[in-house]
Amino acid sequence: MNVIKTKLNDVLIFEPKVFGDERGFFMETYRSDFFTEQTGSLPLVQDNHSKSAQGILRGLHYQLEHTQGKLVRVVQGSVFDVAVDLRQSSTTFGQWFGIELSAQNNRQLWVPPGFAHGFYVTSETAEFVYKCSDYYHPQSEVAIKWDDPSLSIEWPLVDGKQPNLSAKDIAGTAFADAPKFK
Ligand SMILES: Cc1cn([C@H]2C[C@H](O)[C@@H](COP(=O)(O)OP(=O)(O)O[C@H]3O[C@H](C)C(=O)[C@H](O)[C@H]3O)O2)c(=O)[nH]c1=O
Repeated sequence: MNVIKTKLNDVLIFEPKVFGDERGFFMETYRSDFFTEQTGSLPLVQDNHSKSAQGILRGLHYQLEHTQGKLVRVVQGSVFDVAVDLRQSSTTFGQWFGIELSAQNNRQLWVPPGFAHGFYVTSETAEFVYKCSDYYHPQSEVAIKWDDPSLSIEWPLVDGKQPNLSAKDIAGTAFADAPKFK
């Protein structure tokens, strides 16, 4: 597994070793010992799986309590995945990082606790799977607006069309008003 640092403190890209043969391929996608060694995180406790059509944007989400670190990847299609540093003590506070995750590049992104996370589907459909470091806690969920001007995230909108959002994401809060972490 190759590990690449990003411009955001503690956000890492994982590139698994892929073993291809005439049958197809095999890759180890998660090992708790290696993951904990690389991130300092406790082993991950909840797996999620979502499917979305092109143009769907889910995010930018985080939980204030039971803050979740997320190890995210795409098993079908492709997305533009984004993390935003909400830790006021971090030198990359208020900065964002985006990366294409796809079933072709097999890349994973580690988004630690203290970040908002979201993704935009660029392929016809995308299946997004991820492991979380704590459990779902809807009572403390926050959504930050995907197009907040103070973040100016460069989403690769297909044909420049506005993304399709859930009601929760349409009602998202401004970055300035969103509760932050120490
Ligand atoms: C996240 C979650 C949702 N749900 C239920 C609640 C709703 O009835 C339904 C859809 O939930 P939601 O619209 O919040 O799903 P997403 O918009 O994909 O939310 C996720 O989107 C971004 C990308 C994230 O990083 C978070 O993991 C998460 O907030 O699944 C659960 O039962 N458990 C869960 O852990």
